[in-house]
Amino acid sequence: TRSTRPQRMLKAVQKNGTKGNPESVISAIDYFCKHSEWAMNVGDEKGSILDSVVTEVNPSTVLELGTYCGYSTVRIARLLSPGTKLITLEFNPVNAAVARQIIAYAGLQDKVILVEGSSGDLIPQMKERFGIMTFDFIFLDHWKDRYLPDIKLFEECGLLRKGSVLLADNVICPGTPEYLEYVRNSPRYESKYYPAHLEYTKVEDGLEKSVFLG
Ligand SMILES: Nc1ncnc2c1ncn2CCCCCNC(=O)c1cc(-c2ccc(F)cc2)cc(O)c1O
Ligand SMILES: [Mg+2]
Repeated sequence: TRSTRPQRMLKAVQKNGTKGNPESVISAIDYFCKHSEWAMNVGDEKGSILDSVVTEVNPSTVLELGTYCGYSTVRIARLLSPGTKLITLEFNPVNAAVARQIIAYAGLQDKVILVEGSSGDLIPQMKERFGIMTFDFIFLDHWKDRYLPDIKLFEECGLLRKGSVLLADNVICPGTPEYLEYVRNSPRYESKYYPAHLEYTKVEDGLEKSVFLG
């Protein structure tokens, strides 16, 4: 059967990237998306904002919701301190298989734990399966109507601590209105909007950073 877009993206990484070089993998994916096929990676503009927040937080425990091809996984993992790992959740097994290969091509497989399944099922298992107490940093980039139920799940499961940082992609496009309303009006979060554009386009989009206040 015809290849998928993520599979074609992987081929482009293997052709144009340098094995073991995360920057070259990021550049190869951005080039593919700008010149061959648009894909829903966080992209270079929002990716730079992601980089700055990860660097500022310097997290010891990290969770990503929605791996897709592993582009933001590579962006985050390349910035983590030695010995720190990130857990990333992907629902689609075909995409997960591509992501594993892209993450490995970047040489970051030892810093990433990719788990297949839905966020609603896996979040309550984080403590028992991975010995996590709380997350220092969470990147939300999965089903847009799961952002709000999942942040409530984090609270219910005691996975947030005073100072935990949540960074959400696509709060304008496709949009996560209920999530935005919640984090911007809840006394338990301090939120800040980072304006940008939908990856590889001129369409307005942005990232919302929300700090849990305990
Ligand atoms: N572990 C898990 N749990 C729950 N859902 C899970 C999951 N693992 C995966 N998924 C399922 C996520 C599927 C992809 C989510 N991302 C998106 O849907 C997305 C869409 C656009 C977009 C914008 C304008 C357009 F015209 C078209 C598309 C841009 C983006 O940056 C996006 O992140
Ligand atoms: Mg996104």
